[in-house]
Amino acid sequence: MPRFAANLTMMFNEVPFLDRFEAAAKAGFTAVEFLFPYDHPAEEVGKRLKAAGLTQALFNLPPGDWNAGEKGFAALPDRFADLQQSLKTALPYAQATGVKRVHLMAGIADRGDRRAVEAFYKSVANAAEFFAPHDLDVVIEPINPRNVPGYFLNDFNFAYDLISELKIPNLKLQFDIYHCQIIHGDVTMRLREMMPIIGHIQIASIPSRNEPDGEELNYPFLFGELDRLGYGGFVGCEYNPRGKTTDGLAWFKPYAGVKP
Ligand SMILES: O=C(O)[C@@H](O)C(=O)CO
Ligand SMILES: [Mg+2]
Repeated sequence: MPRFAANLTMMFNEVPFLDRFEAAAKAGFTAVEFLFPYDHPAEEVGKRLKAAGLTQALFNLPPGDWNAGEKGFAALPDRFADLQQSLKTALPYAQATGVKRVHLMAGIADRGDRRAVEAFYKSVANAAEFFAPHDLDVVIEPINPRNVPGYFLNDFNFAYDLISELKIPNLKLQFDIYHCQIIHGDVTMRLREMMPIIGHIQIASIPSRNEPDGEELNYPFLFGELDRLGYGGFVGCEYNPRGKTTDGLAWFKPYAGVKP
């Protein structure tokens, strides 16, 4: 049975960020993820997580000025210093939460530009090397061009080839099923092919990015497929609830309380 992690950036927005840990635990989640914790002290984030008895499944490294359109630095040749600083900024949050994987974002860059590709390879290797002694995986996530136009990493095959080529033990794929379906389709076959390098999975309905309870994909089948493939990691619920978060949790009832 999949182990679901509530995404506290998108879910439980009815309450302030730090109160979402308790709200998620009350709703039956045993794990959480979020994009960016950096507006809050690391100790406070860790305290709220532990007080709610939750496991931290994932969070993202600092992406730069998100509101100005920045989406990470990894593929930006002139931002390597910012990339290195972002690793240092994230480390205390990893230590306070005990998370085992962090998402390294690629940034807005052209994959046809050789310098961007070289920068990405260098950044990915550098981030993985930085976090390895801390027993942390680095995950990279292809993101569809409709949600983030111009995002460097917008192809699952490119990510798969890079990870397979580099063979860095703590470098893995963040397989967001929502993005995969929009970019390529053929989700089940891709899960089967890429399972050996998958470090984290995320879900949402397609095309709305709401609760995973209908529309284009048959999630109960996909959850069964994850079990058949022996996936033991987390499944992040990265969706925008249609209304109140708890009103949209009928899909989650059979899985509530599953221990990480
Ligand atoms: O899919 C997404 O959008 C996220 O997982 C993310 O990390 C960046 O927005
Ligand atoms: Mg995602």
